[in-house]
Amino acid sequence: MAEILIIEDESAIRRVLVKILAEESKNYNVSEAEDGLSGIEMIKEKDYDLVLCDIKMPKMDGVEVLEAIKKIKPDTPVVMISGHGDLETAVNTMRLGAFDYISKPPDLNRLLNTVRNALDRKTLVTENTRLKKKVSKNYEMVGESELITIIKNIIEKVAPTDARVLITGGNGTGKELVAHWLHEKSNRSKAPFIEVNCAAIPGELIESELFGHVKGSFTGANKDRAGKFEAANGGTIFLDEIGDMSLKAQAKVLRALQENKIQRVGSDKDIKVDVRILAATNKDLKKEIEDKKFREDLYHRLAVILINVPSLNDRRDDIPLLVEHFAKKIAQEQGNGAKKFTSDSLKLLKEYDWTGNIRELRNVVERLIILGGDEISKKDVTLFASKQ
Ligand SMILES: Nc1ncnc2c1ncn2[C@@H]1O[C@H](COP(=O)(O)OP(=O)(O)OP(=O)(O)O)[C@@H](O)[C@H]1O
Repeated sequence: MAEILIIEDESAIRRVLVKILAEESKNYNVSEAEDGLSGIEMIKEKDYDLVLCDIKMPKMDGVEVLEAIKKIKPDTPVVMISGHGDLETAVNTMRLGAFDYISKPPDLNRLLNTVRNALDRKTLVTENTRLKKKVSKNYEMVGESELITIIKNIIEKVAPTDARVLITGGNGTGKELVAHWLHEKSNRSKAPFIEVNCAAIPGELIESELFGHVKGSFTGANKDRAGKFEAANGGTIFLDEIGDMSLKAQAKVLRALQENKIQRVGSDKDIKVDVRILAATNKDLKKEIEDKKFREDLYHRLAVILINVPSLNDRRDDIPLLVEHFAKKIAQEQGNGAKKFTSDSLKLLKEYDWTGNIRELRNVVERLIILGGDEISKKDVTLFASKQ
């Protein structure tokens, strides 16, 4: 349901607008205010998806109302309604942040188009803010060590280019996180980020998963289906665990890279795709090449930029920061206040052998929070952080 507020002192115009909008869609819930002051009170009380506001009104004119709305609810689109004498003012309000203006008497098509556009934009802005929040919450890259700073700098430089990136590093070192940020900070960030875990898909299905298939191309292919490459069009595809991909699938990926074209399994029709490729592996691909398990030509195509994510053992300075970060997140998830870690306990955790794995560190933090005292001490760490 879209909540629309009309602020207009002339009741006849209000009636016309309400009628047009109510007849246009059952999803428009239209409210009315007969002057700017009461309009603003209503906006303070409730989130409107769109405000239509007359320019010439007694008490408070439309420009003042617009300025007030931009202060209290900056994301709410405002469409100005202009009479004969104030067309120039209407144009100027766009500079003050009005979404658009319509003239009196309202032209049906123009009014409905403007309303639809403004609501579409509102939906996009809301969605974008929601996603941004989600991204910054789940994908925060914690760390100030020299090695992680180098990685952050590389991401800043490489993300806006279309260069392919091969991300290497041990299990749970943060490879996927790096891939997310490369997408998020690129010009493709509004388009999809599609992740494929090549190790989790059985060899005989990977081609269809990546490139799609046409009906009847194999048993079980009941209808045409697009693959991940098509789904990622305009955006980024992240081929995780690429070292586990079959040689046959590698050949097809190579073609997609060379020609920006794919074919669905069972079809010889080329489909153009515009996809940036990021790949990750914890395998030593040079060795896989020697063992004839990985194509050398594909390696060179993928590894334009190489990012090696260091193991936690190589950036121990980040451990206390990560512990506190996870403690805060776990507390948020459980709705509690975050437990404190004494400096001795942090020092001890810093010395542990983490074999690079941040996931393991998070588990240990969670275990300490559950089993340890009100403040996590060195003794708690000795008792509960061991790996058995
Ligand atoms: N620098 C960091 N700051 C905060 N959290 C991190 C950081 N690096 C990794 N993490 C978190 O650790 C977990 C493991 O990271 P991620 O999945 O990116 O690792 P990976 O190398 O892709 O793992 P795998 O090898 O299993 O695919 C994730 O929950 C991630 O959010």
